[in-house]
Amino acid sequence: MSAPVSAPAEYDAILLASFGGPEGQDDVIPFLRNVTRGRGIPDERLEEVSHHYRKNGGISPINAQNRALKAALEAELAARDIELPVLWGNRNWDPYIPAVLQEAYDAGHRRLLMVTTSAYSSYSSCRQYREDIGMALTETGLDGKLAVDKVRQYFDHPGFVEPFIEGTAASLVKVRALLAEAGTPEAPIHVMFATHSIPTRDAEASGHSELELREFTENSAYVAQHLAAAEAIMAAVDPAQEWSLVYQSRSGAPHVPWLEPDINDALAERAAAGTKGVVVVPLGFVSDHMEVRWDLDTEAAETCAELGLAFDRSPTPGTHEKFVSGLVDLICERTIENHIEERPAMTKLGPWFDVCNPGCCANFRGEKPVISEVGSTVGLLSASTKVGS
Ligand SMILES: CC1=C(CCC(=O)O)c2cc3nc(cc4[nH]c(cc5[nH]c(cc1n2)c(C)c5CCC(=O)O)c(CCC(=O)O)c4C)C(CCC(=O)O)=C3C
Ligand SMILES: [Fe+2]
Repeated sequence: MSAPVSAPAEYDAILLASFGGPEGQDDVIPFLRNVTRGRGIPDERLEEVSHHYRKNGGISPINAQNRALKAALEAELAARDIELPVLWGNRNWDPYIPAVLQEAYDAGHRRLLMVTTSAYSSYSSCRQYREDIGMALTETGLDGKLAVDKVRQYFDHPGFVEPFIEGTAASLVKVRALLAEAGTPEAPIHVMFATHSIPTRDAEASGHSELELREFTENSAYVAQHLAAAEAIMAAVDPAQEWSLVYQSRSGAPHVPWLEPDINDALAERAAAGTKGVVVVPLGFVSDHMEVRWDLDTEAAETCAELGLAFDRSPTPGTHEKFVSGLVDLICERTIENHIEERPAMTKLGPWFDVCNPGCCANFRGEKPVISEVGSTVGLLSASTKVGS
């Protein structure tokens, strides 16, 4: 079992690692191929998703959002007199992680601390990042020369949760006002926390109670973490308000089970049960990227219009000052200089581990080299590599 807390270390740069997205029409298909390589996603699904990007000029909003987050992190680090440069690399689009690691090494960096734009445990949101670093280090021949660690999954860190508390409360006020305008000020509202659906097999492999030494009854750390975060948010916003966790953006072959209910089915069910207004909280996401803009702001909003439901989608953390400052706190949990001892967590599940347990968030398609996992030797410095040289 991994110790929840790693000893602080001396880092010389931060790596902001994200998903990446296309920056023009010509990028759309190559990007989608990068994302789905070896993942068994049918061509029809790729065709469908390509239109979400095409309608936006072939541009994903995610890159601009990450540039803004990088700038905000740099400003917050500077404000705290922390001298760590922020590098930015993506899993699926330029700037690609292997090139960024090579540049980091060439610039003299020897130990990076990775912050990802994914808050939860699952293959897509945890292991795949750790694998992509592991693969990049191996590919570039930098393994043993460049160390890369990552901060803990932060689904229940106040920096991530508090912006959602503000956003959910504000959306409830807006939906209540919409209902009042419609002449039904007392009509029932439902809060839907939306996250990315994943194959149930991946959900079950994301960690269970015994492995993680945490108490939860769901057979999935991914699901348990979302429920716990949603509970913490609603405890602060309004404990009497009804809410549920729903899923979006399902892909994969139809016969493969993914987490349900889909948000659109759930909306129809709520409407039939008498709900008149809905607040949709994009709990699974860090910024208003395409999965949020399309699947929630376009599709779920249309579903609500058809069902006659008042609708408001609350913001993602984005560059909220509490989120940015929380990410810097997470960095300082791991640094010797500017060290922060306290490890805040707003649910009983946290604080999550700095280093994952073996097999956590399994890749069923064959093992790859990974960093930040008990027993893994990838991403560590060999004895002959001097830090600060
Ligand atoms: C858990 C999770 C997150 C949240 C955590 C995190 O944020 O990391 C997330 C985020 C994102 N997903 C994104 C885009 C896509 N995801 C896809 C496909 C998939 N996602 C999956 C899971 C997740 N995805 C899975 C299990 C698949 C099936 C393929 C596979 O098994 O790996 C596909 C292929 C087409 C399709 O199948 O839909 C696309 C285009 C973008 C970028 C948006 C933009 O461009 O603005 C972002 C931030
Ligand atoms: Fe995705």
